[in-house]
Amino acid sequence: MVAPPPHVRDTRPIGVSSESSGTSAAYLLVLEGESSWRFPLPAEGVVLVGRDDKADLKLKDESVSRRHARILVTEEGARVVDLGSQNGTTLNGQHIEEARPLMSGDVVAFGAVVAVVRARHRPMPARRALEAERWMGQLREEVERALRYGRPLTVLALALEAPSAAGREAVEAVLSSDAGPAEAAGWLDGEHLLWLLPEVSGEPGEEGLGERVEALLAASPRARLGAATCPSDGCDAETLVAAARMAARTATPGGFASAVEGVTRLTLAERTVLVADPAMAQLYALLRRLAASELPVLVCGETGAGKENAAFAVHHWSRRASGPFVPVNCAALPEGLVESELFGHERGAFSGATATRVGFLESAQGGTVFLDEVGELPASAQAKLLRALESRRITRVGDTRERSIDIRVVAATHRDLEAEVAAGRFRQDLYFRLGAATVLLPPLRERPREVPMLARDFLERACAALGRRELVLASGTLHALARHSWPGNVRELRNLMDYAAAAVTGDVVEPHHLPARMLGGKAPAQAPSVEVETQEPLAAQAARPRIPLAQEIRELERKRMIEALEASEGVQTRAAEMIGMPIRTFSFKLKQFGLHPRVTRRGSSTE
Ligand SMILES: Nc1ncnc2c1ncn2[C@@H]1O[C@H](COP(=O)(O)OP(=O)(O)OP(=O)(O)O)[C@@H](O)[C@H]1O
Repeated sequence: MVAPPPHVRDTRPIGVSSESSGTSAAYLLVLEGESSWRFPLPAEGVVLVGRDDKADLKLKDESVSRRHARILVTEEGARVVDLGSQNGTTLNGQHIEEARPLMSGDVVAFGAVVAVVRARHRPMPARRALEAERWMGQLREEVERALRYGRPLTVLALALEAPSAAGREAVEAVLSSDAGPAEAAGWLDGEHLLWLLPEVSGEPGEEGLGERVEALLAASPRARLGAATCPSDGCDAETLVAAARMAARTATPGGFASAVEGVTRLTLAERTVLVADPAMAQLYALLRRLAASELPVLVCGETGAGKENAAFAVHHWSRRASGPFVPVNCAALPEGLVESELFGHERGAFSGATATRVGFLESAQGGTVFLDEVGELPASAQAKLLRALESRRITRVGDTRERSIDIRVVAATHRDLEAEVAAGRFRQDLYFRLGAATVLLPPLRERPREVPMLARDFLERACAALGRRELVLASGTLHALARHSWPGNVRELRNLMDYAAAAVTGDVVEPHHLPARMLGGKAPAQAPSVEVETQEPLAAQAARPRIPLAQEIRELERKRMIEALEASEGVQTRAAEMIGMPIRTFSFKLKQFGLHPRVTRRGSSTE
């Protein structure tokens, strides 16, 4: 008799539910014991966390107290408070003593149970006072401006080592002497400060970031600092803040780290897996722990989300690493031959069986078999698979002898297997056996931090493979990638970058090189044939001679600025106001376009 898996809560692959449109609300990705699962947060209300029967987020782990912590969600955001638990609650590795605001990307631990906060579209601003909310509002506006005008912007995050009034005062003294008029800074809570630096790109040698880092560290020598830049680390306020704070977490006390340093590159034999999202980092840590056991693992996630990589990680980190890793796409097994493919057959077992064939399970002897799309297995094969896994023996088709097998099974599905069980399409006993440990991989649209870094990495590798000069992604392109909903997930992004490397002739991938569906229009909910969809528009666009969009925009901007300067008789602030451009950007562009405000007066030359 097989016990049901420990997770009885929401184990649907994220995005498979009605939330697949990309408008998912806030939730916690909970990692407890051998599994990860999702706990949706209410729009407003109190969530009691603990082992108590009355707990809303009911945990089983012994390290969790009955009434462990409380999460309070209001329209102003969410806060977590420990309820005097035995083993305590930590937020991003630090014990919490009083109520603390939660933001997307935060990692909360209730005893040994970890939960990662996710809020894709609904920000969870900290609101110790109105300050943080106002700050986030300003950041959103600045991000929009930066993207509209193709300007850089950096978010600097500071984490005090030991929060104290004196420590905060020392930092505030730096702010009052060093912060420019356009720069905003605010305390997120008692120990985290965020500083918004428009026009700062974080490039080495650039003025702006280095001086501020030095000044802050001089005032608070044990603080940790992190920075994230728009658009290369993210194209929305929440992603940038999460990336900057995560970078600060990776810095040593008295040190600084940029967001790009928070990217982990896992080398798994010849595979490279990039991880930057905090939930993905926790999931890969879970996979590493699971690898040490012999438990079967079920990986759930949308198509192209990286399920095979996750399965391979389990194999690679296990004692079976020197054995074979055998991937089997259950959806592609020819009908009528499923059993012979899985278990093998003897010569003459059926017409066409001209030779004896070892099946996939047997060929994974000593290693791991990866049953991809296991939800597609026909009922008869499900029954035989269950028997084989329980007895650890198989019988080839047309044979009477049983053979013992020593394999580990990792299965994957894009389906909601619980619903398949409920609908009678998938055997419950097989589901329980395969899902002893269940890992939910979030879709790419829910890990926006990973989009730019994966895009750059895929592009670099594709260019190297073609032996061509490196390509860079224009900021408008990064913005378009950030807005896309990625129905084909990481595979769609990789295909797009492969094609860009092959099709773009210049040095820069501009927005007009992207498929039309990624520019402004809403992406279709499903894109089953990503390859075709991404290649066609690119090829069509590349064939058409046209001015690059960025150039067209520049010319239009220049023209409008000249008109506005003429109308305002050279008064820059008025001219900027007329065309709704921030004065800082206006002055910058004036220099960039080589325009001179005075000579643009009516009747004069414009340059
Ligand atoms: N974090 C990552 N870093 C680098 N490459 C990745 C990452 N995640 C996925 N990929 C790449 O994206 C592609 C799709 O990933 P993978 O095959 O693991 O997805 P999948 O969920 O198993 O897809 P399917 O549902 O179609 O089986 C692969 O080329 C894989 O190497």
